[in-house]
Amino acid sequence: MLKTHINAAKAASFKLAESAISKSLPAFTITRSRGFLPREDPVQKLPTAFAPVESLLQRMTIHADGKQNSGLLATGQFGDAVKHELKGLNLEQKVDEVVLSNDQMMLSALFRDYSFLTSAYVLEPVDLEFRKSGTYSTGRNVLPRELAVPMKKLADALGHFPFMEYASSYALQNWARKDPAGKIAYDNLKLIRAFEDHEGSEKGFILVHVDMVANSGKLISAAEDCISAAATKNRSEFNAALTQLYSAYQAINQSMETMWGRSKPADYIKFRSFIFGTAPKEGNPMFPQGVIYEGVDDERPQYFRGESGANDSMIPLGDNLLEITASLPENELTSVLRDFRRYRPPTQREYIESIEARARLAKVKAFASTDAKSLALYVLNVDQIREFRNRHWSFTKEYIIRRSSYGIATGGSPILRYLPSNLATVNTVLEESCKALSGTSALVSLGLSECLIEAVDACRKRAEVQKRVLEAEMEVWALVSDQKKHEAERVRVSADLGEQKIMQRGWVGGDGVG
Ligand code: HEM
Repeated sequence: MLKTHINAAKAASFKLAESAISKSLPAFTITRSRGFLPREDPVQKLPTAFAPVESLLQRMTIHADGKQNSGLLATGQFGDAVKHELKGLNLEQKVDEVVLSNDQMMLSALFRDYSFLTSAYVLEPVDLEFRKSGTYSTGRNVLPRELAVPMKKLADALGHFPFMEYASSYALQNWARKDPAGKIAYDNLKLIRAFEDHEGSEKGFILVHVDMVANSGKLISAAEDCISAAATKNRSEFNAALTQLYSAYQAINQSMETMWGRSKPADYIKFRSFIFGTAPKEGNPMFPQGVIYEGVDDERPQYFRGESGANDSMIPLGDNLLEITASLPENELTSVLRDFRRYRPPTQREYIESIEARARLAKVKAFASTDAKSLALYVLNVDQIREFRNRHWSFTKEYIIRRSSYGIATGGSPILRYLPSNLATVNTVLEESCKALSGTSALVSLGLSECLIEAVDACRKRAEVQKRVLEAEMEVWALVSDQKKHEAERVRVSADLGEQKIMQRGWVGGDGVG
């Protein structure tokens, strides 16, 4: 009897220790099943101690309300509400308690929510001006202690910068399943936080990212198998892993294509005001003096990149695995790409770095090049990365460049140069790999399947066309960019916040501007 009691007590204390350990595992623990998604679905509601934070988050969202929009951000009352409602509550102490508990999923939820408040606070004036005139203004350059101190504490606990992030705030920690037993797939997802209407284009924009990342477990699985097979020179396993990688990227690209229908091009520019950053330090006209975080880091001005899919890990994984990264030119745009890699959960940062080092060590690209079938599969995968970047460049032209002349993207990169430069690198790697591949008849005699040969032949054609089109396009953009610079000098504009556009701001999804 006594023995049974002791065993039960032991089992209970083991269970307790186990749950304490699992709570402290990083939210973005990487596995072959969840991939780059958090290891558990995001926490939707904050503990009651944070009711004032929850209330601000609920009331800030812009909703269409007949002709007039409602919500604190629509009426320009958000900043004052933060100052009045959070003052004297000493929520810092409650944040400390969560930091001490080391409950990583709860810490992540708090970081998400405080970063929504932070971005809304510093960017509210920018958005108000944009809605009025179609040009941006400067943002608030002092973040009150009630937001600044919790942000810094939470960021330190998670290994982040104290600003809105793609993974830990805006996208990958900002969804819930409608049916908890259903799949993590677009139709079964809803948004937790939104700047503008939970049911409109912002929802589509965020949840398409999540839907894509739901496929990242397959990518990770294939990448790991690919590296082991290259290291042990196991050709059949290597080819199987490249085939798996290809089908994972195909699923990701198919999901990405749904963006057009789920998030309208004319709407993006409206909620976009809230996802800008305060970087770069030199030349960000919205935050020429950065932002002072009251009570943090001797109140020195801070500069952080804004939220951007550039901080997603699926494409960096492919770039590193297929050794495309090694072909990037040494210039300031590649430094931007490297810098983006700092803005993600530490686990993902370390993981994609480790993929880069291990792929180089296992000589993935060289191993692929010594066999026709492997090289054909390698080409198909590089083509998937090209397809992603090409579609992405089309998004950027259609959702942003057509509608705003503001030259800095939300992540802080120069909008007309960064994405095309990376696309050009992929085109070059694709062209070189296609050249290294034997001609069609040689591939037939080497016994490659008909459908594989057809697929690589299509890649060869696309590689050629894509390169020519992009080069011609870049010449035009260079001219446009020069012209804009001269025009700005002529009218002595000291800070370029974009030129006025005719923009009618309606409800999300309901704005006829196009
Ligand atoms: C309407 C849709 C989208 C628009 C307008 C858009 C816009 C942009 C812009 C302007 C950049 C440049 C970096 C910066 O922010 O400074 C960027 C980078 C990036 N975005 Fe998006 N994005 C969209 C959808 C997506 C989606 C669905 C993903 C999927 C994960 C994604 C992933 C990326 C990646 C990986 C980069 C870096 C690209 C590279 O390394 O070449 N984006 N995005």
